[in-house]
Amino acid sequence: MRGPEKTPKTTILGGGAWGTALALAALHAGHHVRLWARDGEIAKAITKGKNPRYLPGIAFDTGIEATTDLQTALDQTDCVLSVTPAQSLRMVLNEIRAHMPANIPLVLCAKGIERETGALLSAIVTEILPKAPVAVLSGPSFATDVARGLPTAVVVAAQDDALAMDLAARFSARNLRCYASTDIIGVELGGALKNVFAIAAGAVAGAELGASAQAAMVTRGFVELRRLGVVFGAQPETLMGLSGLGDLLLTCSSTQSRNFAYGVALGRGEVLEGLPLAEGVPTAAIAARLAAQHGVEAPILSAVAAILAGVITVHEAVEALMTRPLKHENLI
Ligand SMILES: NC(=O)C1=CN([C@@H]2O[C@H](COP(=O)(O)OP(=O)(O)OC[C@H]3O[C@@H](n4cnc5c(N)ncnc54)[C@H](OP(=O)(O)O)[C@@H]3O)[C@@H](O)[C@H]2O)C=CC1
Ligand SMILES: O=C(CO)COP(=O)(O)O
Repeated sequence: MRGPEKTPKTTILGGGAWGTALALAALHAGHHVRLWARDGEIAKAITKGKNPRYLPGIAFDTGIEATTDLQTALDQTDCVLSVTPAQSLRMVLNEIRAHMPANIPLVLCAKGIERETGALLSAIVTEILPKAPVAVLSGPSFATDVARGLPTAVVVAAQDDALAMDLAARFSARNLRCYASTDIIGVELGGALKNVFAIAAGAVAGAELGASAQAAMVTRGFVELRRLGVVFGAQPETLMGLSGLGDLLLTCSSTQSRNFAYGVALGRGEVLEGLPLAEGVPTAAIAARLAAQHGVEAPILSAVAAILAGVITVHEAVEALMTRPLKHENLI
C-alpha cells in the first residue's frame, strides 16, 4: 500500500514580481512554500498576501512563509527556485552555499547572461554548487498574469529527463502548464536573448517607425537568436518553442514587458534612469561581444549594444541596418 504523499517543500530566492508569482504558483500546486527576500518589509508584506512594490494592486492568498533568513528559507527544502536578477546570481549562490542541502535541484528562473564573464547561468550554478542538479524554467510568462492565476505555459529543462518531467509535474497546476525539456542551453538562451530583441522592438515602437519595421526587427532578431543557439549548442527546435519564439511573441509586443518598455523609452529619447529591471540591458553588451567572438552575424544585437553604450542613436542604428549589403534571406 502506498503511504501518504509527502508535501513538496519549495524555496523561492527573491521577493520581486516573478519570485512572488512563482511562490503563489507553487502554493496553488500544493507545496509548502518559503520565500527568501533580503528586504524585511517585503517579506512581511508577502506573508500578509501582498507585494505592493513589485505586484501593485494584486492581493493574493496568504500561506507563503517569507523570511529574510536564508537558513530558515532553505531548511529541509527539496527544491530551490532562484528568482533574483541574472547579474546577482553569483552573489546569491555564494550566500546560499553554506545553507543549501546536498543534491537538491536548483531551478533557474532568471533570464540573462553574466555580463562580466559571458557565462550562462547554468554554468555559474555548476561552478558554485556542483552537487545541485541544475534546471531552468522559462517561457512567455508575465508575473502579473501568473499571480492573477491567468493560464500560462512554460518549459522546465534539466539534463536528466526524469528530473525535467518531475519538475514539470511538480509546478504544473490548473493555470500553469509546464512542459519538460532536456535542452538546458536552448531554454536559457531563449529567455536571455529575447530580452535584447524586446528592447530593439520597443525602440522601434518608441521611435514610431511603424508596425512593419517592428515585425521585421522581431523576425530578424529570431534569426540571430537561432544563430547564437547553434554556437552555444542549443537544439534549434527548442528555440521554436515557448522559450524562444513564444517569449519573443510576448515581450516584443507588449508594454507589460519591462524590456519592451525600456526600448520604447529609448526610442522616444526619454530618461532611462529609474526604470524597472530590464535584463536585456546587461545581456546586450555581452551577447554582442560573444557573437563577435564566435563570428556570428548579429547586427541587431550589436546595434542594441551600441545604442545602450551611447555610441549610436536609434535612428542611426536603423539606417545602418537598412543599408547593409543586400543578400539572400538566410534564416540561419
Ligand atoms: N517579472 C516577470 O514577469 C518575469 C521575470 N523573469 C525573470 O526573473 C528575474 C527576476 O525578475 P523579477 O522578479 O521580475 O524582478 P523584480 O525587479 O521584480 O525583483 C527583483 C528581486 O530580486 C531582489 N534582488 C536583486 N538583487 C539581489 C541580490 N543581490 N540579492 C538578493 N536579492 C536581490 C530584489 O530585492 P530588493 O527588492 O531588495 O531590491 C527583488 O526582490 C529576472 O531575471 C527576470 O528576467 C522571468 C519571467 C517573468
Ligand atoms: O520574461 C518575461 C516574460 O516572459 C518578462 O519580461 P520583462 O522582464 O521584459 O518584463
